Amino acid sequence: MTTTHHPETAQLSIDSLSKRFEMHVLSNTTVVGLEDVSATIRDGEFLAVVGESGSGKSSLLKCLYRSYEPTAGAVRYATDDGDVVDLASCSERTILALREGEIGYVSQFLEEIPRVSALDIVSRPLREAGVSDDEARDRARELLAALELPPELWKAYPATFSGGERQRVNLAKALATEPSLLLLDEPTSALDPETRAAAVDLLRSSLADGTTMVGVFHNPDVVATLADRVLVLDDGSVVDTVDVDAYLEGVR
Ligand SMILES: Nc1ncnc2c1ncn2[C@@H]1O[C@H](COP(=O)(O)OP(=O)(O)OP(=O)(O)O)[C@@H](O)[C@H]1O
Repeated sequence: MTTTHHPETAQLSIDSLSKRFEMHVLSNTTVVGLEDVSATIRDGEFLAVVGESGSGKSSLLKCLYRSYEPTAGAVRYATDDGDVVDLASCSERTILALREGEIGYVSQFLEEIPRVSALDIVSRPLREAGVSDDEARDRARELLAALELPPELWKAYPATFSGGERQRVNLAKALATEPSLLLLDEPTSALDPETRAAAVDLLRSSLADGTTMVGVFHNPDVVATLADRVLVLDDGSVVDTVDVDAYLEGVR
C-alpha cells in the first residue's frame, strides 16, 4: 500500500513580528513588547506560549487579534474561504469580519455587558451569525452545562458573578461560534481544579473538531493536556519552539 503525504497546512504564519510601545509620559521611552517573533501554527494545532511575566505573551495574542497594532512584521492567516490575510496590516473592516466569523479571543476577564444575562451573552454571537433564537440558546445551555455553571445563574447578570463564573461565561461565548482560530490568554486562571478540568475537556473537543489554538496557560498540566508545541518567549523574543514533551521534561 502506498501512502500519500499531505503536507500540513499552516493556519497562521507569524513573520518577524515586533511591537514597541512609545511611552510619551515617560519622556518618549520605548518599551519592547515583542521583538522579531516568528512562528508557524499548523491547521488544528495547539501552540502554547510560555515565558516569564512581562515576556510578551499577552502582547503576542493581542497582536494576533489586532487589539494591538504590530509595529513591524506580518501574520499570515488562512481564512475559511481559502484566502490568506495579513492580520498585521489588513483593514479594520476585514479584522472585524474575521472576529465575528472565525477568530475568537478569550482573556481572563469577561467584558461585561450591563443587564444581559449569561445565557444571552453566550447565545448572542450565534444569533448574530443567523442561528435561530431557540437553537442559539440550546447551544449556550449545552456549553454552560459542560462548564458546570450552575443553572440558576444562566438567567442572571454576570456583573455579580465570581471571577471563575465569569471566566466560564467568557469561554462558552468564544466556543459557541466554533471559531477556526481561538486565542486564549489565561482563560482558566480563576477556575478550581474541577471546573478547570471541565474547561480543558471542552477545549480538547473543540481541538478535535479542528479549531486551531494559541494559548497562554500557567498550569503545566493544562499545557501537557492541550499543547502540541510550545513557544518560549523571553524579553519579547523567541527563545525556543519545542514539542510539548521536550518542554515538559524541562519543567517537571
Ligand atoms: N499597552 C501597553 N503599553 C505599554 N507597555 C505595554 C503594554 N502592553 C504590554 N506592555 C509591555 O510589554 C511587555 C510585555 O508585556 P505582556 O503583557 O505581553 O507580558 P506577559 O508575558 O503577558 O506578562 P504576564 O505573564 O505578566 O501577563 C511588558 O514590558 C509590558 O510592560
